[in-house]
Amino acid sequence: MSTRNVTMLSGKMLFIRQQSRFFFSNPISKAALFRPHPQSDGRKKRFVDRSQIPKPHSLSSNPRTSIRMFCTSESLQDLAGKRCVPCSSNDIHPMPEHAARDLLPQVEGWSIQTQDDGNLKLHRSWKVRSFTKGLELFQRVATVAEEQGHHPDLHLVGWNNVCIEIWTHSVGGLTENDFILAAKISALDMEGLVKRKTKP
Ligand SMILES: C[C@H](O)[C@H](O)[C@H]1CNC2=NC(N)=NC(=O)C2=N1
Repeated sequence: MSTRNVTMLSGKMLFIRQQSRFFFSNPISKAALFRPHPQSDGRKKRFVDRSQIPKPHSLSSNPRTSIRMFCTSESLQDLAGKRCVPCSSNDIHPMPEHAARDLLPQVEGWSIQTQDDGNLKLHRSWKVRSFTKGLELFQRVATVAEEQGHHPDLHLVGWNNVCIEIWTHSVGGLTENDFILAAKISALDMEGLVKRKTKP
Protein backbone atom coordinates (compact mmCIF):
# COMPACT_ATOMS: atom_id res chain seq x y z
CA MET A 1 0.00 0.00 0.00
CA SER A 2 1.55 3.36 -1.06
CA THR A 3 2.41 5.96 1.55
CA ARG A 4 -0.31 8.20 0.15
CA ASN A 5 -2.92 5.50 0.57
CA VAL A 6 -1.78 4.88 4.13
CA THR A 7 -2.05 8.63 4.83
CA MET A 8 -5.44 8.74 3.20
CA LEU A 9 -6.59 5.70 5.16
CA SER A 10 -5.23 7.03 8.44
CA GLY A 11 -6.66 10.45 7.63
CA LYS A 12 -10.05 8.90 6.93
CA MET A 13 -9.78 6.87 10.11
CA LEU A 14 -8.88 10.00 12.07
CA PHE A 15 -11.85 11.85 10.56
CA ILE A 16 -14.18 8.96 11.27
CA ARG A 17 -12.96 8.61 14.81
CA GLN A 18 -13.29 12.37 15.27
CA GLN A 19 -16.80 12.25 13.85
CA SER A 20 -17.68 9.24 15.95
CA ARG A 21 -16.36 11.00 19.05
CA PHE A 22 -18.88 13.78 18.32
CA PHE A 23 -21.76 11.34 18.19
CA PHE A 24 -20.71 8.73 20.72
CA SER A 25 -19.10 9.03 24.11
CA ASN A 26 -16.81 6.08 23.19
CA PRO A 27 -15.17 6.56 19.77
CA ILE A 28 -15.59 3.58 17.51
CA SER A 29 -12.55 1.29 17.84
CA LYS A 30 -10.26 0.82 14.86
CA ALA A 31 -10.95 -2.93 15.03
CA ALA A 32 -14.68 -2.33 14.63
CA LEU A 33 -14.11 0.11 11.82
CA PHE A 34 -11.50 -1.77 9.77
CA ARG A 35 -12.68 -5.35 9.67
CA PRO A 36 -10.43 -7.99 8.03
CA HIS A 37 -11.91 -9.53 4.90
CA PRO A 38 -10.45 -12.90 3.83
CA GLN A 39 -9.22 -12.83 0.20
CA SER A 40 -9.36 -15.72 -2.27
CA ASP A 41 -5.57 -16.11 -1.94
CA GLY A 42 -5.89 -16.51 1.84
CA ARG A 43 -4.56 -12.99 2.63
CA LYS A 44 -6.66 -10.78 4.88
CA LYS A 45 -7.43 -7.28 3.52
CA ARG A 46 -8.88 -4.64 5.78
CA PHE A 47 -11.80 -2.58 4.56
CA VAL A 48 -13.82 0.24 6.15
CA ASP A 49 -17.04 -1.20 7.48
CA ARG A 50 -19.37 1.61 6.42
CA SER A 51 -22.11 0.35 8.71
CA GLN A 52 -19.97 1.56 11.63
CA ILE A 53 -19.75 5.15 10.37
CA PRO A 54 -22.40 7.41 11.95
CA LYS A 55 -24.41 9.40 9.42
CA PRO A 56 -23.49 13.12 9.73
CA HIS A 57 -25.97 15.27 11.63
CA SER A 58 -28.30 12.34 12.15
CA LEU A 59 -30.48 12.54 15.21
CA SER A 60 -29.95 8.92 16.19
CA SER A 61 -32.68 7.01 17.95
CA ASN A 62 -30.60 7.29 21.08
CA PRO A 63 -32.17 10.26 22.90
CA ARG A 64 -28.94 10.89 24.79
CA THR A 65 -27.16 11.42 21.48
CA SER A 66 -29.88 13.78 20.24
CA ILE A 67 -29.69 15.78 23.49
CA ARG A 68 -25.92 15.83 23.11
CA MET A 69 -26.34 17.52 19.75
CA PHE A 70 -27.71 20.51 21.65
CA CYS A 71 -25.59 20.43 24.79
CA THR A 72 -22.25 22.05 25.28
CA SER A 73 -20.50 19.09 26.84
CA GLU A 74 -20.29 15.35 26.33
CA SER A 75 -21.82 14.40 29.67
CA LEU A 76 -25.28 15.45 30.71
CA GLN A 77 -23.74 16.91 33.86
CA ASP A 78 -25.86 18.80 36.37
CA LEU A 79 -27.37 21.71 34.45
CA ALA A 80 -27.16 24.04 37.45
CA GLY A 81 -23.38 23.60 37.40
CA LYS A 82 -23.07 24.75 33.79
CA ARG A 83 -22.69 28.26 32.42
CA CYS A 84 -24.83 29.91 29.76
CA VAL A 85 -23.14 30.73 26.46
CA PRO A 86 -23.58 34.14 24.77
CA CYS A 87 -26.95 34.25 23.03
CA SER A 88 -25.36 36.20 20.18
CA SER A 89 -23.14 33.22 19.34
CA ASN A 90 -23.56 31.81 15.83
CA ASP A 91 -23.34 28.32 17.36
CA ILE A 92 -26.61 28.63 19.27
CA HIS A 93 -29.72 27.13 17.69
CA PRO A 94 -33.24 26.33 18.93
CA MET A 95 -33.64 22.69 19.88
CA PRO A 96 -36.48 20.51 18.57
CA GLU A 97 -39.27 19.66 20.99
CA HIS A 98 -38.12 16.05 21.49
CA ALA A 99 -34.68 17.24 22.67
CA ALA A 100 -36.35 19.76 25.02
CA ARG A 101 -38.60 17.04 26.44
CA ASP A 102 -35.56 14.80 26.96
CA LEU A 103 -33.97 17.58 29.07
CA LEU A 104 -37.13 18.47 31.01
CA PRO A 105 -36.68 15.83 33.78
CA GLN A 106 -33.50 17.65 34.78
CA VAL A 107 -35.47 20.81 35.71
CA GLU A 108 -38.10 19.51 38.13
CA GLY A 109 -41.19 21.71 38.45
CA TRP A 110 -40.75 23.34 35.03
CA SER A 111 -42.94 22.66 32.02
CA ILE A 112 -42.67 23.34 28.30
CA GLN A 113 -45.27 25.63 26.76
CA THR A 114 -45.86 26.67 23.17
CA GLN A 115 -46.16 30.39 22.52
CA ASP A 116 -48.64 32.00 20.13
CA ASP A 117 -45.92 32.13 17.46
CA GLY A 118 -45.31 28.39 17.90
CA ASN A 119 -41.98 28.83 19.69
CA LEU A 120 -41.30 26.84 22.86
CA LYS A 121 -40.58 28.25 26.32
CA LEU A 122 -40.03 26.97 29.85
CA HIS A 123 -42.62 27.86 32.46
CA ARG A 124 -42.85 27.55 36.25
CA SER A 125 -45.13 29.23 38.84
CA TRP A 126 -45.02 29.80 42.59
CA LYS A 127 -47.33 31.28 45.25
CA VAL A 128 -45.35 33.84 47.24
CA ARG A 129 -46.08 34.85 50.83
CA SER A 130 -46.52 38.53 49.94
CA PHE A 131 -46.13 41.04 47.13
CA THR A 132 -42.78 42.21 48.52
CA LYS A 133 -41.58 38.58 48.91
CA GLY A 134 -42.38 38.21 45.22
CA LEU A 135 -40.18 41.17 44.40
CA GLU A 136 -37.43 39.74 46.62
CA LEU A 137 -37.64 36.48 44.66
CA PHE A 138 -37.33 38.47 41.44
CA GLN A 139 -34.22 40.16 42.82
CA ARG A 140 -32.58 36.79 43.52
CA VAL A 141 -33.50 35.58 40.04
CA ALA A 142 -32.19 38.81 38.53
CA THR A 143 -28.81 38.29 40.20
CA VAL A 144 -28.46 34.84 38.60
CA ALA A 145 -29.67 36.13 35.23
CA GLU A 146 -27.17 38.97 35.22
CA GLU A 147 -24.36 36.59 36.17
CA GLN A 148 -25.32 34.31 33.26
CA GLY A 149 -26.14 37.01 30.71
CA HIS A 150 -29.39 35.15 30.08
CA HIS A 151 -32.74 36.51 31.28
CA PRO A 152 -36.22 35.19 32.08
CA ASP A 153 -39.58 36.87 31.74
CA LEU A 154 -40.90 37.64 35.25
CA HIS A 155 -44.61 37.94 36.08
CA LEU A 156 -46.16 38.89 39.45
CA VAL A 157 -49.96 38.99 39.22
CA GLY A 158 -52.78 39.04 41.75
CA TRP A 159 -50.19 40.22 44.36
CA ASN A 160 -48.88 36.70 45.17
CA ASN A 161 -48.77 34.69 41.93
CA VAL A 162 -45.28 34.47 40.46
CA CYS A 163 -44.65 32.98 37.05
CA ILE A 164 -41.26 32.75 35.35
CA GLU A 165 -40.86 32.00 31.64
CA ILE A 166 -37.58 31.35 29.86
CA TRP A 167 -36.62 31.05 26.23
CA THR A 168 -33.78 32.30 24.07
CA HIS A 169 -35.06 35.40 22.32
CA SER A 170 -32.11 35.68 19.92
CA VAL A 171 -33.08 32.38 18.26
CA GLY A 172 -36.81 32.33 19.08
CA GLY A 173 -36.85 29.00 20.85
CA LEU A 174 -35.36 26.80 23.55
CA THR A 175 -31.62 26.28 23.92
CA GLU A 176 -29.54 24.68 26.65
CA ASN A 177 -29.11 28.18 28.14
CA ASP A 178 -32.77 28.16 29.12
CA PHE A 179 -32.47 24.85 30.95
CA ILE A 180 -29.29 26.02 32.69
CA LEU A 181 -31.03 29.19 33.89
CA ALA A 182 -34.11 27.21 34.99
CA ALA A 183 -31.92 24.81 36.98
CA LYS A 184 -30.11 27.71 38.66
CA ILE A 185 -33.43 29.37 39.53
CA SER A 186 -34.73 26.09 40.97
CA ALA A 187 -31.57 25.85 43.08
CA LEU A 188 -32.17 29.29 44.68
CA ASP A 189 -33.00 29.39 48.41
CA MET A 190 -36.67 30.43 48.39
CA GLU A 191 -37.25 29.62 52.04
CA GLY A 192 -39.54 32.27 53.56
CA LEU A 193 -40.48 33.67 50.17
CA VAL A 194 -42.81 31.05 48.70
CA LYS A 195 -45.72 29.15 50.18
CA ARG A 196 -45.06 25.46 50.57
CA LYS A 197 -46.91 23.42 47.97
CA THR A 198 -49.87 21.78 49.70
CA LYS A 199 -49.87 18.02 49.15
CA PRO A 200 -52.54 17.17 46.50
C1 LIG B 1 -26.57 40.12 23.09
C2 LIG B 1 -27.35 39.03 23.75
O1 LIG B 1 -28.07 38.29 22.82
C3 LIG B 1 -28.32 39.58 24.76
O2 LIG B 1 -27.64 40.47 25.56
C4 LIG B 1 -28.87 38.46 25.62
C5 LIG B 1 -29.39 38.96 26.94
N1 LIG B 1 -30.23 37.99 27.59
C6 LIG B 1 -30.96 37.13 26.86
N2 LIG B 1 -31.88 36.36 27.46
C7 LIG B 1 -32.67 35.53 26.76
N3 LIG B 1 -33.58 34.76 27.39
N4 LIG B 1 -32.54 35.44 25.43
C8 LIG B 1 -31.65 36.16 24.71
O3 LIG B 1 -31.57 36.04 23.48
C9 LIG B 1 -30.78 37.04 25.44
N5 LIG B 1 -29.83 37.75 24.85
